[in-house]
Amino acid sequence: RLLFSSASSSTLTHGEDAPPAQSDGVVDVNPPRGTRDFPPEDMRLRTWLFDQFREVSRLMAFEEVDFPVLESEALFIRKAGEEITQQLYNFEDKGGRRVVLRPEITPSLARLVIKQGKSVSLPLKWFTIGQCWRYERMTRGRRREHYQWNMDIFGVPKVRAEAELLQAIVLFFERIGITSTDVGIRVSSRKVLQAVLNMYSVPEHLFAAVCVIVDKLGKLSRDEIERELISTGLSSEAVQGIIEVLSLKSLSKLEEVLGPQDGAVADLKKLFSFAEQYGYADWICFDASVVRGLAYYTGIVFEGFDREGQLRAICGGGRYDRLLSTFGSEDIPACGFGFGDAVIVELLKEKGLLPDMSRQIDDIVFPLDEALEGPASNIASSLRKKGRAVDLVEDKRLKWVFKHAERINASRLILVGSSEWERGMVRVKILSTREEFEVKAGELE
Ligand SMILES: OCc1cccc(Br)n1
Repeated sequence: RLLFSSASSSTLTHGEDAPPAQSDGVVDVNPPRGTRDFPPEDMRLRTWLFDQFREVSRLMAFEEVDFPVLESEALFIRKAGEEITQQLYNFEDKGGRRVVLRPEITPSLARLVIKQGKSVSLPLKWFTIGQCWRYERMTRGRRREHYQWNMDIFGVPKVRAEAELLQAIVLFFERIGITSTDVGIRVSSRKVLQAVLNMYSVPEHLFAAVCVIVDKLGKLSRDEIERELISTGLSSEAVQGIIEVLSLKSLSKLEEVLGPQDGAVADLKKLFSFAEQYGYADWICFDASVVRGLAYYTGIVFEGFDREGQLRAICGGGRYDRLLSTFGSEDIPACGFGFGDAVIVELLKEKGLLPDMSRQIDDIVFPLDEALEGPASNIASSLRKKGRAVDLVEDKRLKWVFKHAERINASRLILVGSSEWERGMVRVKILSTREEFEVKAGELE
C-alpha cells in the first residue's frame, strides 16, 4: 500500500496505521517550502564544503562556537528597513514568547560575548557554521533557509581584524580552486558615507536607513534609490553628493574628495598595504558603492563577487563597533563576515570545480551462505576496530555484490566461503588490480 506521495497532490489508499493525513489523506514527502533535504550525495558535497570552512578557521586560529537556531525576536528588531528584519521567520511559542528562526548569526555571537562578559579575554576569534532562515513570500520562489559560515573577531579596533578576515576568505577560495581571476572582493568603508552625510548635515539617526537604501544600488534603478533617499528626508543635493562619492573606484580619488586626514581613507590605505604583505592584494579592490545591507556596520565593509557578474554576492561582512550597545551592553569593537552555502556551489558548478562526490568504502565483507553470517560479523567487526570502513552485505547474489562494490568504490571484497573457512581462511579480492588471494581470517588488516 502506498502511503506517501512525492507529487504535490494525488489520492492514494491509506490504512488505519497511516501517518497523520493531510488534506487528501496523504503526507507530502517534500520538505517544507523553501527548504532542502540533503540526500547522501548532496550531503557529501555539503560536508566537503563545511570541512573547507572548518580547515580555514583552524588555520586562522579561530575557535568554534554554536547557538540555538531559535532566538528571541528582540535580538533582531531593528528600525532601518533591512530586508533581513522584514522577512523574520517569527512566531509566538507555547509560552507566549516572541521567537524567531534566526536570519543571521552575528547577533547571537554578540549575545554570547555579552553573556560571557569578563570571563572571556579579548581578542576573541570565533567561528560557526549554522542554518539561517527568512520567511519570504514564495512569489520569488527563493529559498527560506541556507547555511552560513561566520567568522568574527571581537576586541580588535584596528583594521588588522579586517585584514585577517580577508585572508580567511582568500585562503578558502584558494583551497577550492577559485582564483583572483574568477572572484574579487570589493572593499570600502561606511565612514565614506558618514563623511558625505556630515558634509550635508544629515542627522546621525538616518545613517543606518541610508546605508540600507544605498546597498540596493545595482539592484534597484538609480531613480528608485534617489526616491527612497529623498523620502528618508535627504535633500536632493545630499542625494547627488552620495551617489557621486559612492561611484568612486579609486582610493586616490577618494582621498582628493575627503582629504588625507579622513578616517575612511586612513583605514583603507592601511588595509590595502596589509593586503600586499599578506599576498592577497590582487583579490581586493576599492569600490565606494559597497555598503552592505545590514544596519549595524560602522566601518570597513566588503563583499566577494564573481568577476563575470552573473551571481549574487558570494560572501560579505564588515566592522560593527556599536552592535553590543544596542543590546544594552558596553560596546566592544567587532568585525565579521558571513559566507553562504548556495552561491559558492553555483560558482563551483560554473567553473567545473565541484569535487568528486562519489562514495568510497574500504571493504565489503560478504558471507557466501547463511551459515557463515556469524563469522562474517566477526571479520567485519575486527576490521572496523582496525579503522576500516566496512560494508557487511548478505542475502544478495554474488553478481549484485560485485556491482555494489563498483558502485561504492570499495577497495577490497572479502568473501567468506565454507571451503576457505574450514581452513580458517577468507578470500580477498583487490578491486583495483583484480588480484585475488586467501588470507588467514585472524590476520586480515
Ligand atoms: O542572506 C539572506 C538570507 C537569510 C536567511 C536565509 C536566507 Br535563504 N537568506
